[in-house]
Amino acid sequence: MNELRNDCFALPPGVNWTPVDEALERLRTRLHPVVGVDRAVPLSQVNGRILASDVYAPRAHPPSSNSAVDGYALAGPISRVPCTVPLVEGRSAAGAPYTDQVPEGHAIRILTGAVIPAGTDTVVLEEDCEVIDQQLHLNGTLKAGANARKAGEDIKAQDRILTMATRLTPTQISVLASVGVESVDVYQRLRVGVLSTGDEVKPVGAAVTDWQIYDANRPMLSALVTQLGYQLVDLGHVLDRPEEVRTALERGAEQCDLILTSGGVSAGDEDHVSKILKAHGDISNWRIAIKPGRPLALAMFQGTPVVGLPGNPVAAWVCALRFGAPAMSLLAGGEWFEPQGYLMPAGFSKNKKPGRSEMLRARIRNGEVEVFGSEGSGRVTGLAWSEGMVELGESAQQIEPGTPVRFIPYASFGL
Ligand SMILES: Nc1nc2c(c(=O)[nH]1)N[C@H]1C(S)=C(S)[C@@H](COP(=O)(O)OP(=O)(O)OC[C@H]3O[C@@H](n4cnc5c(N)ncnc54)[C@H](O)[C@@H]3O)O[C@H]1N2
Ligand code: MOO
Repeated sequence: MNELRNDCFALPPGVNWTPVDEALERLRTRLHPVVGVDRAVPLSQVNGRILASDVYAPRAHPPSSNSAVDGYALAGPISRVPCTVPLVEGRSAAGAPYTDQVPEGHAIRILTGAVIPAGTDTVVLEEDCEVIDQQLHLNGTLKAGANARKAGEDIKAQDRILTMATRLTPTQISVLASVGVESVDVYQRLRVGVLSTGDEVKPVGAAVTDWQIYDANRPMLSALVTQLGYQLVDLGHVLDRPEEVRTALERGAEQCDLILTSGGVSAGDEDHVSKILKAHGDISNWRIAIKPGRPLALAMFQGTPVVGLPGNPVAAWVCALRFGAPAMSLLAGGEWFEPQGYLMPAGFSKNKKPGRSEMLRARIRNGEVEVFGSEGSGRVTGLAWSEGMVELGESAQQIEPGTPVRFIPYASFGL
């Protein structure tokens, strides 16, 4: 069901250099949800899941008018204060409402969260009054309706409270619970395969020699996938051997809704991911006008989309967030998103050349954007140091301290 077209990543003839916005637009318009729906999933299991249908409130919130403070509820028009009002016997407490009518010109003891008794509509804070011999003495000023929360002022019964494609968070779960929604329909978790490639790459824990490096990408991308709320399928690591790459991709196509690979996508002799995808899939090698991350392979392999990330960890991270995160969201039934950035004063200088967008590892300190000292795309320390990225557009720019730059926190990518 919901199959993607084989040529969904194809570039128009003659196009070989893709601006970031165009690449994003192409992904946005060609991808759609590919996952099924889990019906009536209990609230305890929906954090991070994506709503598969709109949700309507079965009742209002709050269901009855109630007091926002501990104090006294007044019946009838408020006379000029200071004044004295007789108190009726009894009280209204949260969970134990007062069930009689309070006569006009009277007041009653009320506690926070308690239903406003019939006849009353205004609550005076206990600190602003005094009770002597069952008489309430009011000082200061008082507005009609003060400290009373109206029934349905937050949510009315039958209001649409959440819309399909929303990724559920703890605060949204609170909204569902507040109106008594016990379960919701959510999309099944997108199954995302992560595959590392390269003869020089060894999994952490393996014996290594000087010409070998540890696999930094697979643990990083795996953690990204799980943090975004998807189901991780670890496809392991394969050598730069066509048959190994092919077998791993076949396994991925069987088990996953999307495969993220890293390495082997540029033009080198051993870039077998591209070659296999070309021979057995429908690939579009995108040269994206972005730094880092110029080579990005997008392919359909046996019906499953493959995002071929560059091998350099910084480039893999940048592309996984900038292109992978919104694409995965859409495939998973969520919304396409353009990460929210904030214009902040630069705390650095840079002479940016025209041609490519640049994503610099960045963080905010003292109200300014700091960028990592090296732009090298093998510098994993810059990734760990950063809390987001600065995105500079394709045109040339002279940035001085104080120049506004667009900072995108990692949270804007759903992290
Ligand atoms: N002639 C050209 N050469 C290169 C180009 C180009 O356009 N023309 N682009 C450069 C850029 S930019 C990048 S990025 C890389 C991307 O190449 P690949 O995706 O084919 O990646 P590899 O060559 O396999 O690896 C690049 C680099 O990353 C290291 N690596 C790979 N996998 C991992 C891993 N799992 N963990 C840690 N590090 C990894 C690998 O050892 C290489 O150093 O191509 C440039 N060349
Ligand atoms: O993608 Mo490469 O790492 O830009 O340098």
